[in-house]
Amino acid sequence: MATRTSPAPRGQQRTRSKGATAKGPTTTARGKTAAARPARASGSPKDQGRTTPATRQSEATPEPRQDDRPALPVRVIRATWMSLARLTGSAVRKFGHDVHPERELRRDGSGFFLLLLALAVAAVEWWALTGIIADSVHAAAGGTFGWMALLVPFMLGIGAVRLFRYPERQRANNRIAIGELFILFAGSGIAHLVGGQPTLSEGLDALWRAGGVVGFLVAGPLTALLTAWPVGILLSVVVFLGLLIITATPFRHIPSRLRALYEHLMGQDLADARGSGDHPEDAEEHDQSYLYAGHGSTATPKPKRRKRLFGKDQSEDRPADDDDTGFVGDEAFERAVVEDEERRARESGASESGAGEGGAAVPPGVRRPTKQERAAENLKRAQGIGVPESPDHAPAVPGRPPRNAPEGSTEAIDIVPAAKALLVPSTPVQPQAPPSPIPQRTEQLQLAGDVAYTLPPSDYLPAGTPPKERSEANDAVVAALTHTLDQFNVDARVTGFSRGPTVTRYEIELAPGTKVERVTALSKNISYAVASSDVRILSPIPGKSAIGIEIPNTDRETVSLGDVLRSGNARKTDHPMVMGVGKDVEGGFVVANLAKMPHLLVAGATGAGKSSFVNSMITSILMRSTPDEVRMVMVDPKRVELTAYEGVPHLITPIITSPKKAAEALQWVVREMDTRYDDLANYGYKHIDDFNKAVRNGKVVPPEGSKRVVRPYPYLLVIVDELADLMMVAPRDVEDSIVRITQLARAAGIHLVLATQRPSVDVVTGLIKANVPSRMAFATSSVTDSRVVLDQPGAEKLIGQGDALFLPMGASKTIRVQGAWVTESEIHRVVEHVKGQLQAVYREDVAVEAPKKQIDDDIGDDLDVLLQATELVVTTQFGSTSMLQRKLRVGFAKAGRLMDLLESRGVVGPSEGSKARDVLVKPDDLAPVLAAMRGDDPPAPSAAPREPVDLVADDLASRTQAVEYYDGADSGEGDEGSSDAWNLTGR
Ligand SMILES: Nc1ncnc2c1ncn2[C@@H]1O[C@H](COP(=O)(O)OP(=O)(O)OP(=O)(O)O)[C@@H](O)[C@H]1O
Repeated sequence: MATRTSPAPRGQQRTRSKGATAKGPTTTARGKTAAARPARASGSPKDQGRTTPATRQSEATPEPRQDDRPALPVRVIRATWMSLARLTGSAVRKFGHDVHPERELRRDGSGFFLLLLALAVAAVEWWALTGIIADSVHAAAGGTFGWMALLVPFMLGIGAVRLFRYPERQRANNRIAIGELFILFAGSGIAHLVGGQPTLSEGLDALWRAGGVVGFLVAGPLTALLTAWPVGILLSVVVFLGLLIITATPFRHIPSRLRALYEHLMGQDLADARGSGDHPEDAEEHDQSYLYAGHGSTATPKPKRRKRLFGKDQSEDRPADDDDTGFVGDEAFERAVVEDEERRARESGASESGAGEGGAAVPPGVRRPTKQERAAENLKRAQGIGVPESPDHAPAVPGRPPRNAPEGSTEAIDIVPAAKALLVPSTPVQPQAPPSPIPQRTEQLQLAGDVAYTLPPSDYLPAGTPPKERSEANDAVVAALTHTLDQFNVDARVTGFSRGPTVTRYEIELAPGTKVERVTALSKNISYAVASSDVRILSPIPGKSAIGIEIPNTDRETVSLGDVLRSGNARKTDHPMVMGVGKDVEGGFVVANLAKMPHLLVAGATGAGKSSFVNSMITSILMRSTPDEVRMVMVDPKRVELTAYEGVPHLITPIITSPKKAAEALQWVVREMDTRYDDLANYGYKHIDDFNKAVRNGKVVPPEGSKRVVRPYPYLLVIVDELADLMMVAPRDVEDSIVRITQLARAAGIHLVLATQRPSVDVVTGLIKANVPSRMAFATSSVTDSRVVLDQPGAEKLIGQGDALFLPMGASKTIRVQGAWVTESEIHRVVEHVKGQLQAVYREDVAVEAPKKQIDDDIGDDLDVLLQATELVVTTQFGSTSMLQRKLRVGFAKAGRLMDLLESRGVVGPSEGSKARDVLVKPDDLAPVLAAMRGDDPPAPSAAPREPVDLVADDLASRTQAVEYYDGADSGEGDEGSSDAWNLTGR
């Protein structure tokens, strides 16, 4: 219309005819473009205001004159049209849930046109209006589509509504238009078939009463090729395809969509239907939901409930070391991290109910707030105005009760068992731990020899400052995140946060159809908005349909070891190897059992908090265990980190500072492990816990005649504070020992903790890594280091000073923790307490290089038979070759060779012709001779020093942790498969 009446240049005409603006060419973006076009056509730059040469040139081009504008009536008509269009548009936009497309993108004029057209066709086709105009409309609509003209108003109406409400979603609009055309064309074809397939010769009236001209053109040629039925089926398929296109439904989602539609029509919740993963492929196109579900249905997928293999987790009923089942050793499904059972129960309850899962399920009938409302609400909350607080002051999340909600509430914490690793240790923000004792075992513990031993009192580790659950800093970050999301038009919202001591994890939930990548791609903008470079994004938070954004607290808190050891998790078990790790991002206490790890690698850059962690670990052990239960070997090449513990009775050797001696100590540990294994094998147990339990129950009886008193083995914890120093001195030997220990020592109750500030591949070799399953990564200086420690990036983003990622054995995801902190004076008090009760009794052979186990070349493959020969000759005190022949069933030559070997080892004297040789070894000395032949250590009767503490084992039954002691008088006696090398209690 404007084109015909307006003398304006073409570009301007085109733009105006789109009805983008009624304010003239410079009032909107479109207007500006329109004004610039004639200038460009004549070689002028866009900016006509500047006096550049180009501008001067443009001055020659005549500007559109005032009278180039459309005539007044045209302008009046257009203005009226646009006013009506806008009015209608805003009414349609208010219908259902409000939408607010940007002003520049609106296409109200076109929408209004389609709406009028729809009304016109409806008036004629539906309400049979007559008259000249009506006849023309019928000729156009009915003549074109026949019966299908009845659908035209409906389709035009859809188009109009889309243009009013979602003009910016061009792809979706085009898709719907294409789908409608499919239906219209194929439907007209079907109408043509059903209407008796009229021919042109029957006249237009006949065509109108069938499928119109389009129906004739579509179905006519096809029926010429095929019969009517196949064509009808084919066209029906096309109609169906059109429906799929309109609703953006891939074939595989047809059942779920139908179910969703059915449930929607029946007024049921759509949560399950959406859980089947039917997301339209295009994020832009989630708006199609209005066709079948309503835009506001935002349900998150309900996780499939996993069944437990058994009715209960085995660990639930079974205290670590003291039950009646006869089974104490490693249990299936046991984890390093000690969990809170109540919470676990609550979690499974939450996941089963599915209510509020992920925090995003909006109950039917509840309208999802608009972006503006959400922003306003978050900001209000951030400012603390007018928004009701949940009891724990954490932001309320729609559809779920607040954290710290009472038992039985459907708290929105869901843990899919496989992903539990990350969330298991945390309990929802706990108030300050009650000042109850550490741990539950506070009665006097009888050590072997009737020595009473008391664990250090819990007030040696005072409570820390009460944790904050929310601070102004958190509110400011929520506001910044909301603003960033809105700024980048990401349809997502901050639904809550959980504050840990060092970082807070903010939870972001996406509207259906919004891609996760839209948030993760904003990581730099988020860093910018919250002014922190250490932003870590978890997508998703395991077990939750939400994205987690971890942002350091500007007001971080220290986690006191005392609080961790007083937490419910720590007091739940009296296992002596349980240590306080720290607090996780949700403010839950993390407690781990070193025996279950079973070996731990601690790494991080200098100053990141490794030594503090090791201190917390050792102090935890001192606070919770007696020297009978846990013995330690400490290697401290830096010489300063562990000196505070010098002299504690839990040590079996002075703290080792020389890397060379440390390498030797590791070899001793290997020997200790072998000895324990021998005992396990001899007595038929698989794990040291089983063996110890049997010993306490009197089921382990030494062979008759043996004077050995069998006692339980303590756990042996080997702590290396700087692995790199050891690896520099003897890389091969250290690696060999570590690998051997880590491969086997678990069952022997020997556990390794390796700390290093150089987590490079030459220190933490592939072999070591493969055998040390639990990892604790403090801040590393590079992503490469993080990969070496954790096999994944992340540690390089930590913020130091105890901030760590904990990856316990079997976990697939790391737990972010703030390590527990224990001060030097606290350590001093604890150490003085334990030292005041018992003096350390060191074994001297620990750091002495063991003779290499080497079988002499001349023995070769004959070791077994030589050992038998030696035993025979020494016990009978008869050095006869023919006796060897007879008893060992060997030939003369072999017996002669054995006799020569015995002579060379000083067992028998030289040959005296046909006489038997002199036997030089007395039966009492047989054992060391056999050991020497085997290349073993000779048994060392004096290896375990007896001074200065002399404990007498006589009151085993009354003790909580009974430990039997070796009767030192016969320490040198050979006793198959065992020596006193295991005697770590070393009197
Ligand atoms: N858990 C923690 N809580 C609070 N502060 C901590 C914590 N851990 C470490 N820090 C702070 O970080 C400092 C350095 O810690 P630490 O000595 O443990 O680091 P490191 O990794 O052992 O360094 P290096 O390898 O040089 O010995 C401590 O002095 C303390 O101030």
